[in-house]
Amino acid sequence: MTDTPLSQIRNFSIIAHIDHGKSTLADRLIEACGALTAREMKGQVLDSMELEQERGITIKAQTVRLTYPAKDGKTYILNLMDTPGHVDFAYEVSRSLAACEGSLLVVDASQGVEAQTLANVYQAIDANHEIVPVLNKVDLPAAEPEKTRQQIEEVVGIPADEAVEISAKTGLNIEGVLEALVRDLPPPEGDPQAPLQALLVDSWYDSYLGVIILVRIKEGTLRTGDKIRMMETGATYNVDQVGVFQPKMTPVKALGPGEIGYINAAIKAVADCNVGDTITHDQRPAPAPLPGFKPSIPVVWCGLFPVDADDFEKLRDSLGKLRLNDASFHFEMETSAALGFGFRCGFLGLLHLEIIQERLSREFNLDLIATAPSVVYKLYRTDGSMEELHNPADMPDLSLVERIEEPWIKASIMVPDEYLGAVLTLCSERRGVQLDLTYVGNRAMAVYRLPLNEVVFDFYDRLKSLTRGYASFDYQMDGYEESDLVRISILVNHEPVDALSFVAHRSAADARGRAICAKLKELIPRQLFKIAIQAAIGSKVIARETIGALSKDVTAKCYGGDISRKRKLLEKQKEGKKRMRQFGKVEIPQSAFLAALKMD
Ligand SMILES: Nc1nc2c(ncn2[C@@H]2O[C@H](COP(=O)(O)OP(=O)(O)OP(=O)(O)O)[C@@H](O)[C@H]2O)c(=O)[nH]1
Repeated sequence: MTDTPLSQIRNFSIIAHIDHGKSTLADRLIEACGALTAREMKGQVLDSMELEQERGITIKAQTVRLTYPAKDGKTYILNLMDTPGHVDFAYEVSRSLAACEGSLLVVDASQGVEAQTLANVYQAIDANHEIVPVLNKVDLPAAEPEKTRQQIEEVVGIPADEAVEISAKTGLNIEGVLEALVRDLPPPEGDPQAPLQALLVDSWYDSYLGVIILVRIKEGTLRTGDKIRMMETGATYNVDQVGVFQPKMTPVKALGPGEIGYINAAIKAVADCNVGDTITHDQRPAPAPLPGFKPSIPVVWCGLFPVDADDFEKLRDSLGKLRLNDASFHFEMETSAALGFGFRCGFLGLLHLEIIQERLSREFNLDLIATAPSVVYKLYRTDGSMEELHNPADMPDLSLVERIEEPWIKASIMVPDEYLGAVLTLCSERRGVQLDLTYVGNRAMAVYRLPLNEVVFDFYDRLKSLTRGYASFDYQMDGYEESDLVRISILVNHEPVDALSFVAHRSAADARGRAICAKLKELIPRQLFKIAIQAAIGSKVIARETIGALSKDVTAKCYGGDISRKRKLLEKQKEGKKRMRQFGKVEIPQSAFLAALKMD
């Protein structure tokens, strides 16, 4: 445990809209506190995951302990928790906030307040945080610190006259940030003698050390050698090591109240470590657990199948490890006639889905097929029962269904005036209902209700391209509503291909059905007979394409019967048939699924 008194500890998160400079500022703070030498500061330290560095976004909340000799002559411990800025990762944000007393709010002074700035600030206010505003990127000619200050006061509703003006890039006024943290944030509270209550903030799998747990000690003291108990799961473990991130993992003898650190306890069962659980001592347990986190509810599901069926167990194992690292991710086993054994996986949004998929392929070396993303529908049967539909393939015959409800969201979109028209058109094309339209300077803030189904379907991409990346977007779930939805099945040579079926609003069904048939026509190679590709609602075909037969074309040249040459040609045709999936008589290459499922 540190000898530093509680009054000299500050725990804070950095919150910001995406790209406003959180990670850059975090690096500067680490550098200013001398936690790493310049040579060690390669790139952005906190964004350590390979994928994060490549995409330049923060996915996992990271944490680091800094020591800062302040102007008041005292040396402070500053525990910094970096948080992701993207809307899909709001869950990670709420976890980091629960472990801290305050937030640094970073606003890009050349962009001003954005949708995600607001969403994050409201979460911080909910977590009872003291908020220290920081105006970043004042080195840019386009920076308007005064205007941004005003916006923070008017739109966010917190005082900003003392907001620190900085450039995280050039390092301008980083000391101002450190001083503001020490001056304006409250120190943590807690009694080192009390029974242990440590909040399980995060856990992940390290291939050398096994399971690592990140904790925030609220009450009591945790020492190496202690026997701990997870209050929710009841699992007990002996602590091999406790330590802090500086930012390298550094063992310490003990962690006391107000401290943030890690536990390594040779934990085998990843299922024992539920994020949000309270860790206490086995011998002298706390009377009650800490309030946990709101459980996260996946809103988008898709199937993930190994390209090579032998990888199924490896996939199961990898999903388990990812789940440990990311409590907002869910999975259950699924089988598909088209794709074999796999998993139905739930995500907080499309970016989340994409990130998990990429992590599986990079970190775990898995080659996967993903089915089209689907939202969760509520299906009321004529017999009065209700079920949640995660997979379009499970949709029963419509004659058995009384009604289907789909999830809606309330979306806030902030966009420069000149792009507003395009955004309004996009929202109404996607069945959106406008709730509000206001202006902040020359930027419009449109609030819409939209069916989530229409948003999982390439909405971000369209929004970005229509506004050249200037629009910012945030949403929350906003209930379920009855809707005229249909399941569109895709039939190849009259055999349904389960992995390609999807649910759409009736008004969009024809167009989407036609598009996917046209695409499949391109993707499925010609075979020895004619193949019909159809899209159907129930037994009614709504779109059809035909792939002509191939046999004549290939062997026609061999007229007259050079039998060996003919055989060679047919052999050649068979080549590349590896990795084919059989549907009735038709073989469909795996690559066709991949391409068809990628289609928007
Ligand atoms: N000119 C200028 N650019 C900056 C400054 N701070 C950050 N940037 C740049 O802004 C971009 C985004 O910075 P990041 O620190 O990655 O932003 P972030 O908020 O962490 O983004 P996410 O992690 O994706 O949420 C990078 O290209 C930075 O180099 C600054 O003070 N001035």
